[in-house]
Amino acid sequence: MIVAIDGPAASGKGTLARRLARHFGFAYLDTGSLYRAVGFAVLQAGGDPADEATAEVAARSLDPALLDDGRLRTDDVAQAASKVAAIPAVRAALLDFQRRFAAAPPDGAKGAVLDGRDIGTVVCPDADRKMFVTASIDVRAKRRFKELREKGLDVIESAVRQDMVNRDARDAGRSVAPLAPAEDALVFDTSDLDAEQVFALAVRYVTDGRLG
Ligand SMILES: Nc1ncnc2c1ncn2[C@@H]1O[C@H](COP(=O)(O)OP(=O)(O)O)[C@@H](O)[C@H]1O
Ligand SMILES: Nc1ccn([C@@H]2O[C@H](COP(=O)(O)OP(=O)(O)O)[C@@H](O)[C@H]2O)c(=O)n1
Repeated sequence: MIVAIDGPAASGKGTLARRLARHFGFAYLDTGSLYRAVGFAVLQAGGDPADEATAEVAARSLDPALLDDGRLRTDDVAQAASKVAAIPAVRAALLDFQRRFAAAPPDGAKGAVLDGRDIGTVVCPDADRKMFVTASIDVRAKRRFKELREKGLDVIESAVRQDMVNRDARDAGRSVAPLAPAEDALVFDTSDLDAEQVFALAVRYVTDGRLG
């Protein structure tokens, strides 16, 4: 079974995807970490994330060991990620890895949960279950601000919010694989739902293929 979860920044995709994967014994892939790793590699090398040739080389030589690196979680890396993510050659370079993960999940898992921006629309258009998780910009900015502060980062809420607005606009406005719900995705607005409530709804949907 393939479960696709898409949505804007800090909507709770990763939290939900990780919990679903654990609950059902599926493998989990945070596809945002691929774009973050490419953005991070370009920044580390002193390059411009918007430069197509530089970003494509970084995507083709991606080091999988980077994917769990805590340094990927900063706002600067998120901005760089959304710049490299708008480049078609970068997306093409990362597509195979994501599709192979979904088709043959590691460790013989019976299913895979992938979260990102284009899982239900481009990476896995035939996914068995598709969810689009969203929340208001104010709620999302507060969640991300709290998360970054708890990690000990010295961030300002208004700046986190503005970075998120810019990134969402870039992600939704790009010509390749823009952020958008798949036509057959179930949309969850989590503005007034805690992580537990979202998880309970999603378990019902994954189990039964519907909510009612
Ligand atoms: N429904 C929810 N209610 C409140 N906080 C949440 C909810 N879902 C996730 N969070 C918190 O919000 C932050 C961002 O969630 P995350 O899952 O990383 O979002 P995304 O993967 O969409 O960027 C995390 O600190 C997480 O614990
Ligand atoms: N499937 C995906 C996943 C992420 N991305 C890009 O990668 C950036 C970082 O993704 P992320 O999921 O780690 O970001 P958050 O939602 O955690 O803030 C996004 O802003 C997108 O530009 C993408 O284009 N396609």
